[in-house]
Amino acid sequence: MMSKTKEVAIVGASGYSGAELASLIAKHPNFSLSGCYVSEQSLDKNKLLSQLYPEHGVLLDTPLLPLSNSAFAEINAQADYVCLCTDHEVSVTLAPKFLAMGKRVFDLSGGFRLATNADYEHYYGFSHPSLQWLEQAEYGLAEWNAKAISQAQLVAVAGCYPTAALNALKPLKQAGLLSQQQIIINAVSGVTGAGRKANINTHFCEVSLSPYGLFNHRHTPEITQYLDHDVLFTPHLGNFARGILETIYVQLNPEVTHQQVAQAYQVLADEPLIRLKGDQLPSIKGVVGQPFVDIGWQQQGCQLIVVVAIDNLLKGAAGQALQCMNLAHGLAPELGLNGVWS
Ligand SMILES: NC(=O)C1=CN([C@@H]2O[C@H](COP(=O)(O)OP(=O)(O)OC[C@H]3O[C@@H](n4cnc5c(N)ncnc54)[C@H](OP(=O)(O)O)[C@@H]3O)[C@@H](O)[C@H]2O)C=CC1
Ligand SMILES: CC(=O)N[C@@H](CCC(=O)OP(=O)(O)O)C(=O)O
Repeated sequence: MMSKTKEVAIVGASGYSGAELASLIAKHPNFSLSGCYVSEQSLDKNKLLSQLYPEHGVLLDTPLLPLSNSAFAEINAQADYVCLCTDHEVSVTLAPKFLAMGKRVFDLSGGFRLATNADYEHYYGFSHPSLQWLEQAEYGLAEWNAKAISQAQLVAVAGCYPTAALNALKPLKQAGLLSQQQIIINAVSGVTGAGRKANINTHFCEVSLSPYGLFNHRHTPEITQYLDHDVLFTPHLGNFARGILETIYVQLNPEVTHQQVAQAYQVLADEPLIRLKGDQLPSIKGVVGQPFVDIGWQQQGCQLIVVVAIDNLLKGAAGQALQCMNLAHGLAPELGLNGVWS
């Protein structure tokens, strides 16, 4: 039986993740775009989304509406799901308003992912304004939390770097193969990871390859919290548009065999959006424009190096948000994603 269509409002639709999500919704058999919104002061308000992203053509001939009082009323009347593709501090103030309307909210920011207000003060630099919703939010790491996501009113879609790291490491953790040693994660992201707004540090011509956020990046507590293991995470900004590659150094327990490692990854073998590559190592080129997580690994004694790659705007943001919405609507998680790369 065909499921009823759900109407989806996208706030922050002119940004990189919002536009990617709008294009996925516009093509989806069971979702339709109820409206695309930007801030009231936006320089892009009332433009067509296709003017900003001509590569999507008429598919995104939809206006970017200012998020005014009348827009809130319109969303209240028309939308079933609201996706927040906005900065963390914007999301934490907007989400409670849409939740109070009874909407299901999918937040792509980090505003509802961490456990405590102290985490927000330390890693995000603000005091969380909505602790009761922080408590109720479910973590949108689709392969690992599907049941909770399917029932949640608020889904905190997992961060881009954590999505790669957690899918690479949770199988090993679950199988009890990790030693107590800290895991080292070296990650590199393309420039779209920093969003669309102009900034000298992320100006494409200024970027070569450089680390940032040493010891204090907000994805360190996110990975630690959902892996339940200590990690040393160092992101780098690379001079390419999209994609994330992480090289992860793991110390295994004594006597862990190659077969045990391969067996541990079998927990993900049937997941349609995970590609286990064994000793073939993933690359950015292999995942750009695709909804997958590619995971490869090589082992020498107790040392294991895991390499994982995703497209930051698909599996790292819009693709995973769509997976979560599919789960919420009782659909196959990969619906509307299996064809995006063809
Ligand atoms: N880029 C990525 O790879 C990933 C991003 N994310 C997260 O997703 C969120 C969006 O990221 P990204 O797409 O990169 O960001 P962008 O900076 O590209 O886009 C932000 C969007 O929010 C809009 N906006 C800003 N302020 C408001 C407001 N007060 N009300 C309504 N809309 C507003 C902007 O439009 P305007 O300013 O014109 O109003 C724009 O449409 C962030 O929280 C980010 O951390 C998550 C995973 C990966
Ligand atoms: C290259 C770059 O700047 N990347 C961003 C992470 C991407 C992102 O927006 O983070 P979330 O997944 O938590 O929302 C950063 O390091 O802050």
